[in-house]
Amino acid sequence: LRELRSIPPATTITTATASNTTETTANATVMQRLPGAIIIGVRKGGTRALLEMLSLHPGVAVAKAEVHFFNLEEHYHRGLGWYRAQMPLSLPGQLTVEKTPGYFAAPQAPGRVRAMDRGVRLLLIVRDPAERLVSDYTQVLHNRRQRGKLYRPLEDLLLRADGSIDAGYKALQRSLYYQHLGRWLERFPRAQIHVVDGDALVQEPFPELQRAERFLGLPPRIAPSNFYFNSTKGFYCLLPHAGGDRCLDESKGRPHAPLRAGARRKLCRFLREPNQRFFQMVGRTFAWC
Ligand SMILES: Nc1ncnc2c1ncn2[C@@H]1O[C@H](COP(=O)(O)OS(=O)(=O)O)[C@@H](OP(=O)(O)O)[C@H]1O
Repeated sequence: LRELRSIPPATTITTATASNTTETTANATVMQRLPGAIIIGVRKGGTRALLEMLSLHPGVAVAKAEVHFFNLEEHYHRGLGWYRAQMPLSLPGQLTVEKTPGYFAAPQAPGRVRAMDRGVRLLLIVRDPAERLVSDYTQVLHNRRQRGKLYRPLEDLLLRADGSIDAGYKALQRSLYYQHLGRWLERFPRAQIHVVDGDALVQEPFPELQRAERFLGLPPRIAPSNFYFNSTKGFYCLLPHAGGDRCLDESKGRPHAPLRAGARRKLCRFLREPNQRFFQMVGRTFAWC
């Protein structure tokens, strides 16, 4: 960071190699580096908001697009050189961060991440798993409608013909946080995984960001003045140090598809035990349904 602050906007020489880009300023080498921290999930948990908010920190360089390296075979087999080439340019001392929510539930991801760097810091942003499931369904419904396709109502996917919960429903599987976290804890110590409360991040982002800064070993640079509540969006938006303002796009905060009260009650009852197991694993509780 000292290096970061001391660098004037100097002349930049860019050299692009086969897969990676290196830029040399007067004082430091700007290059693409492997991530020192990864936001591994959960899908629809607030991973984009967390990444964008962390990018307010001058010591952080973020990969804008989801990389899907550790969860997709066709990417993983391209090797670490390819992965590094997806990363942003960063200065020495800056922390590179990427987010791919698909990592969390991918069985092969924890071992692969560890093989890359056993010291990498992991961020897991969670939210009420019932609400997450509805958000997940809403996204799939939206994408199908965009392609002119029909999709079954949520109750049809969530409940069996006899009215009981269908534990095989994919979006429900993704909400069984303890199952996925269990695999990560086989490969990484608990202290290396920081859990962010996604519901709290929506209500009041600053305290969650302070905790994330501390976990990442970053000096405190993100301030309450970096956020403002946008009443049109119904969410906090960002006020970067460099000026301007930025809200997340319309794919975040879509009106959720309906779920009948009876089905929601069954879902909440079903999730009670998995949630308890997750709370035990992370050593804290959340006010979920
Ligand atoms: N500040 C701010 N602005 C907009 N949206 C915010 C913000 N903070 C958190 N969120 C919540 O992020 C939810 C989407 O989560 P993800 O970004 O992880 O989704 S994805 O998995 O990448 O598709 C999204 O969920 P839905 O409301 O269900 O769409 C938002 O509630």
